[in-house]
Amino acid sequence: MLTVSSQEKQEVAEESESSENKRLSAQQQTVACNESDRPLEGAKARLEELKESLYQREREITELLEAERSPIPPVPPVPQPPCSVLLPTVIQKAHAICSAVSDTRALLDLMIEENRVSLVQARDKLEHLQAKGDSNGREDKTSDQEGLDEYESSLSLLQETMRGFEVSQLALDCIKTGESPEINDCDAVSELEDILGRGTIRTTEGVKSVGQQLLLLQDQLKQVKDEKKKVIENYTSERTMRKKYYNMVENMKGKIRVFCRIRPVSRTEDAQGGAISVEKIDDYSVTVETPRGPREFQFDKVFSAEASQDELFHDTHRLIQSAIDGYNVCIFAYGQTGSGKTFTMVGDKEQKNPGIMPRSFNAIFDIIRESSTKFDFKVSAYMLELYNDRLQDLFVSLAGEAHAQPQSHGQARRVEIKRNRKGVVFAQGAETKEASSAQELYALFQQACANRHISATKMNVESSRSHLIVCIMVESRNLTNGSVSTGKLSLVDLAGSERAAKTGAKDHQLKEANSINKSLSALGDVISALSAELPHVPYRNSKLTQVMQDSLGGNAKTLMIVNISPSECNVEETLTSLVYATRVKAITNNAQRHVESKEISQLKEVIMKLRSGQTVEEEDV
Ligand SMILES: Nc1ncnc2c1ncn2[C@@H]1O[C@H](COP(=O)(O)OP(=O)(O)OP(=O)(O)O)[C@@H](O)[C@H]1O
Repeated sequence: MLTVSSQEKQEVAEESESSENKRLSAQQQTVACNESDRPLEGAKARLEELKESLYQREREITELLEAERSPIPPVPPVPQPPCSVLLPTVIQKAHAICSAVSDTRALLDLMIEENRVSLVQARDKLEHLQAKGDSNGREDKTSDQEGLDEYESSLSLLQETMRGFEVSQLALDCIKTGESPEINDCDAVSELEDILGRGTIRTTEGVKSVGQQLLLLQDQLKQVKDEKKKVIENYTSERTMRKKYYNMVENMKGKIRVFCRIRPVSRTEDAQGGAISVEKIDDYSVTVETPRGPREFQFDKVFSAEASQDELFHDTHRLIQSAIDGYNVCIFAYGQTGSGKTFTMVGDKEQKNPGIMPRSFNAIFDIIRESSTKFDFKVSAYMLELYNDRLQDLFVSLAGEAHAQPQSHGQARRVEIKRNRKGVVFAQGAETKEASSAQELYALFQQACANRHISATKMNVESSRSHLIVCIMVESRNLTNGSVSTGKLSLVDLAGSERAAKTGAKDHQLKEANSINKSLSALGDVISALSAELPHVPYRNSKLTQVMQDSLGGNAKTLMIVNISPSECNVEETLTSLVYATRVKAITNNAQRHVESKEISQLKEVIMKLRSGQTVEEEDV
């Protein structure tokens, strides 16, 4: 084993201590050295940091520059609503239109003004020329033809120019106000549309020409319309004339004349809706709207609801003259109950609108007065009522008769229908009263009417429940040759044909209605037989047909007035009446004048006197 001395140990220790010191001193030297390098190192670090930051910045700038240099990626489209797509275009167009409209307005105003000025100038020129022409004419009536021609051609040229300006003015005004001239002519319209379509309107001249064309077209249209109107008028008047002449020929052949009178809508009909089914087409035709379509009827005259009593009588007047001339004349009214027969024949209650009867009374005496220097007249009348198939004398009051003859039980004297040798009907047993004036005759008529049977029905508050027969005999003696003519005027207001259900007839009214219908049906049979020209005519089937024997198919001039309602609710009855009347129109009468020579009439008077037991003087024969 090895052993170390203390010295050695010390030496070693000392040695170790000195090496430690050396290490420590080196260490200290290093630290000292380090501490002296510190600011540089900081600066270096700082430099490094700055360098790093610079590099960073450089990178960023490079990136940015690169980014700037590279293209922008496209933005995906956002879908937009169609209206917002169209809106700009629309706005753009609207602006264009607005400006075009205001331009056009300005242009139009300018044109109107220009045209107005031109028109005024043309007018002035024309007036000037006319004035000049007038004064020349006055001064020099013998001016040469050449000058006159020149003047006239300038005048017509100016007139034409002025007309052109007037035309333009009108057209421009039309265009400005937006009014359109009335044009119905299709060709004309399409021609005009063509012009407008070609854009001619855009120019002043274009507008003027359109205006002129418009006016020309209007003129042409007016001409065409006038011509059309004329053609229609000619056609209508020709048609009317044809009907008139046809009727005249028929009358000459002896055909019964038939008038048709449409009465106004009544209050009851109005309450039911008042629909109209009957229309007067012209003076001779009437149509009825039926469920099977319209039906037209022709008569000698058709009177509308507006026709006055005067108008109706005007066409009847000639027959009164015939009765005075010695003819057998019959005027009778036929129609459904409430259709206006009594209004036509008698008139209204207050006689504000007198009918044919009172007017005839006046007419008879007017004619007599006019002929009093040539003729001597005698007027007499009987008035009958055919009630419940019994003829009653209306000059005899039933009450008065019953009082005078209690055994008569309120029945008037028996009246019978007879015919004289000439076939003229007369009422045997009926009182005949003379009248020397229209007033007297009317008083007799009033007396007769007071005895009539009238009552209220659903259809008519004052319905005639009987047929009224007024016969006026006019005897005229010719003061020159002594001949005597005897005319008879029968005025008949028939009771209305009716349906019991519609009129609300009960008990005795039902009996009246049945009797009326029976007599009218017998009249219908007579009319049918006569119109069909059958060998046998059933006159004897009813008292009414006996009374009317000489008027239907006899020797009378007969006029039937068929009265009808205009309303839809009475269409069936109206059709029946019109068919009935059409048949009557086909009947031929043989009217003859009843004139006897002076000798015959004297002998007749002698016979009458002898028959009644009077003495006959020598001068009577
Ligand atoms: N043309 C007319 N103008 C004015 N009113 C009229 C006309 N026709 C008839 N009327 C009126 O109609 C109503 C019925 O007329 P109207 O008494 O004459 O009928 P009608 O045919 O005689 O009837 P009926 O057979 O029942 O006696 C009356 O009030 C009458 O005044």
